[in-house]
Amino acid sequence: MEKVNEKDTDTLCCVTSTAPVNIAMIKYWGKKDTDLIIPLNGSLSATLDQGQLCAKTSVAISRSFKNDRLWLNGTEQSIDNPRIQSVLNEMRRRIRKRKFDESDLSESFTQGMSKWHLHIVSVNNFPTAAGLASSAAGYACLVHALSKLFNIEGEVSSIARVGSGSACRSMYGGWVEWLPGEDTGSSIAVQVAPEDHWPEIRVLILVVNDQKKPVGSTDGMQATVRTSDLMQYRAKKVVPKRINMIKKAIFDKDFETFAEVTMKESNQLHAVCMDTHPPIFYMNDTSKQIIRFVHDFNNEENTIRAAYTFDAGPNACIFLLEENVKKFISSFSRKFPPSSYENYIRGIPVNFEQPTPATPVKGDLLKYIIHTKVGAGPAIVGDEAESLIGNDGLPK
Ligand SMILES: Nc1ncnc2c1ncn2[C@@H]1O[C@H](COP(=O)(O)OP(=O)(O)OP(=O)(O)O)[C@@H](O)[C@H]1O
Ligand SMILES: C[C@@](O)(CCOP(=O)(O)OP(=O)(O)O)CC(=O)O
Repeated sequence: MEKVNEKDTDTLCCVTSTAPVNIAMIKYWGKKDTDLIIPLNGSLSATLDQGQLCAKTSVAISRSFKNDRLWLNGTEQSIDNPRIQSVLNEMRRRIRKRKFDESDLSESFTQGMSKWHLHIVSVNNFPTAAGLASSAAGYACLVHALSKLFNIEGEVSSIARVGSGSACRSMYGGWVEWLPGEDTGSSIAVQVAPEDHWPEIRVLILVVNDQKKPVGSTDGMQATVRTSDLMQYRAKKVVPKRINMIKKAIFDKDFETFAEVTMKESNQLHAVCMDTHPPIFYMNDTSKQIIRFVHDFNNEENTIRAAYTFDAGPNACIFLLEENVKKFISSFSRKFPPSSYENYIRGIPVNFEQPTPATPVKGDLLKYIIHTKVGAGPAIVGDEAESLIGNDGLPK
């Protein structure tokens, strides 16, 4: 980060962060406050390693900037996006609220700086808006970089939450719970176990489709809240018990219980989507064939070796132990042969035998598999050469 000289107020000050995506085992689906993004029920997720999937965001501030501007994946976007505005407003509110000693020059400078304009440049190293939790990584990354720029200390997951609910869980590494809370101060994410707690866990994202999905999570979940009777039962009676069960399973490294709760949760999310009127379908035929495949794979040896979970889209996320990865991929690729094995496994390399196709399933071919693991939370990128913003304040 460029050193800020309090007298030279035109100096460009820039911070760059990276942030991870997270995949929920206990699903967030439905808000009781849509402005503040307070969820109907708690949720719990695993943060994924940034080596495979991450957002990277540079934020720069300078007195010479004429207005706030945002570039996402190389294209300028409207900064008037209400979610981005919520994050910026909350950030500025926190700075104003902070008690400060006027003789503290750097604090006075930060207070003044918060009135200048920002340039935000962000890129995702994976498809955006395709059900791969890009919004979670994106808003977590923005909040992390802005908090460092403005020296905001303490609890900041609630700032990420106003960008996108699931983003609050991407503020921590490892296994993370979002406590639903009642107001903006109590609806926060907490780490339940660090990333090295259960190192044998691996994650395979089976990408069936990486195009933009037809019904976004924000609209889909509120349609469910308005019209599904099952949803109320789920939030009050089912989720709290499942959160306790899965936390215990994670602490005890009890894969079978972890897997069973994860699969039932995914199925209940899609059941309340089906109970929405008119119904919402996120899974396609291939997704359903993948569910059948995982149950068959588990039945083969009469032990649960893999668990699936699906969010608001057709892509499956599979949790399994490292010792079962090769076997799963070989067996899976027999049933779901890709159109090409070139660039088929992305992320952590796997040496598996390319099988001769068995009886392939009908439906969409699988595009590729991302092989990853549980990883750390957001981080600052110290090397200025890695910044996405040049000395002129524009994207490099
Ligand atoms: N790096 C980023 N920085 C800022 N905003 C981002 C970033 N990445 C994504 N977003 C915002 O999130 C939106 C995509 O969110 P959306 O919920 O539609 O998809 P998703 O997060 O990929 O899928 P899902 O939430 O179902 O997993 C983008 O249109 C953009 O507004
Ligand atoms: C199915 C989910 O992935 C829903 C994610 O919803 P979002 O966090 O994208 O919704 P908004 O708060 O409206 O931005 C389940 C989950 O991640 O818990």
